[in-house]
Amino acid sequence: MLRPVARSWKQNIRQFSFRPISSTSRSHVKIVEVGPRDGLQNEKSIIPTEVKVELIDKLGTTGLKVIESGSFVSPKWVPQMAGTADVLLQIKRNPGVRYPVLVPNVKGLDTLVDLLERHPPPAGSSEPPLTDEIAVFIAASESFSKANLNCSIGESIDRLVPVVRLARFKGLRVRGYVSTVITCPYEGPIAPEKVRDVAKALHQLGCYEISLGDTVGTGTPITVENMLNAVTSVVPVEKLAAHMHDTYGMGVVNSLIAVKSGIRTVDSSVAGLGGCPYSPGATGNVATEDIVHALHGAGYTTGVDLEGLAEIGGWISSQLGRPNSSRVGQALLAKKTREAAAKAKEAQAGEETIQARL
Ligand SMILES: CC(C)(COP(=O)([O-])OP(=O)([O-])OC[C@H]1O[C@@H](n2cnc3c(N)ncnc32)[C@H](O)[C@@H]1OP(=O)([O-])[O-])[C@@H](O)C(=O)NCCC(=O)NCCSC(=O)C[C@@](C)(O)CC(=O)[O-]
Repeated sequence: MLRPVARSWKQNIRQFSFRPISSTSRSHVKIVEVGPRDGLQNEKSIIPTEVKVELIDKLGTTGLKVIESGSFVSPKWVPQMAGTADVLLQIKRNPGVRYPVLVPNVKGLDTLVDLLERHPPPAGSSEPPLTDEIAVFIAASESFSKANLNCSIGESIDRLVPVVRLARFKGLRVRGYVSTVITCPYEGPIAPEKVRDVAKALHQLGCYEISLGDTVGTGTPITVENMLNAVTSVVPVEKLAAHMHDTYGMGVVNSLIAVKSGIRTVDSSVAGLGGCPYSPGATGNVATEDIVHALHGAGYTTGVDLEGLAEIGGWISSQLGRPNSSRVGQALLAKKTREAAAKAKEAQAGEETIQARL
């Protein structure tokens, strides 16, 4: 009879260890901050452009290298993103940071290209263009595709062919998203093979990176691992990114599972902002503060200033009048408040001692 092999706790820990392997490039995880787009697109009341711009400018000082800054989608479908052109015109562009925007079709790309051509960097300057990257998006579920893009999966892929071709011709990098990689809000569980096939289509279209979105946030380590096994059989792991929503509180663990599988790009949203307009009940992405804390704790580098990020998470949550959904952000801000109170108390005690001696 086969007996289960007894494993020591050290062996078990090693099995689940997220410790990065020795080479430095493998120990770095790129964070794609999607708060200003995915995070804000679902907010009910229209957020002033100044707030969006200030959010992106603040995020641009934290060491983040990619900040998704809006979308050129139909304003009838997602009114919150209607002012993306103004946002791109007003942000203070940090030369080391990319500011991609979402584009669903040729109309959106034409609008963006026209904006870029009307506002080129000053001649002879080293200033970057308003943006040099777009993101296109499709779904692994037919019903979600219909709800989000008003077409079938096949039609959405056909629609992207001229978008990707024109974008690349214009010198824009193209990132691709696959939504509903675990569950569809209308159809339920999605077979990993469906995700594999649409991810492969985006790869073949020429997307330099494909971000796998657990739109509903129902993924667990096992379902995420199964999905990744299917996708990595056709797309190189270094071309993939994890985009985990945190509706069921699994965002950090699922992102870590992706990192453990070899993925080195993780999408996240400051303060856990967000929710998808076409995924009822889904909450925001994994909070950037939470995943950065988890990655740093596991020995990975992100280049992101966690405390600065927590400040921004507190600031944008109060601007929107919503609770801060980042547990790490809340903890860091509470710690800062405690430390400031202790310092003030100490200063007051010192002052009283001096007064008593006088
Ligand atoms: C794709 C369409 C446009 C099709 O929508 P449609 O209604 O089939 O399009 P249409 O071609 O019939 O056009 C309808 C109207 O929209 C206009 N229009 C058409 N295109 C544009 C455009 N680009 N920019 C501005 N206007 C546009 C067009 O001109 C027309 O205006 P009208 O003549 O009625 O006045 C629509 O379904 C759409 O905009 N969908 C986007 C929905 C969206 O933004 N969802 C959220 C982003 S995806 C996401 O969050 C998931 C992700 C990426 O984060 C990953 C994850 O977590 O899963």
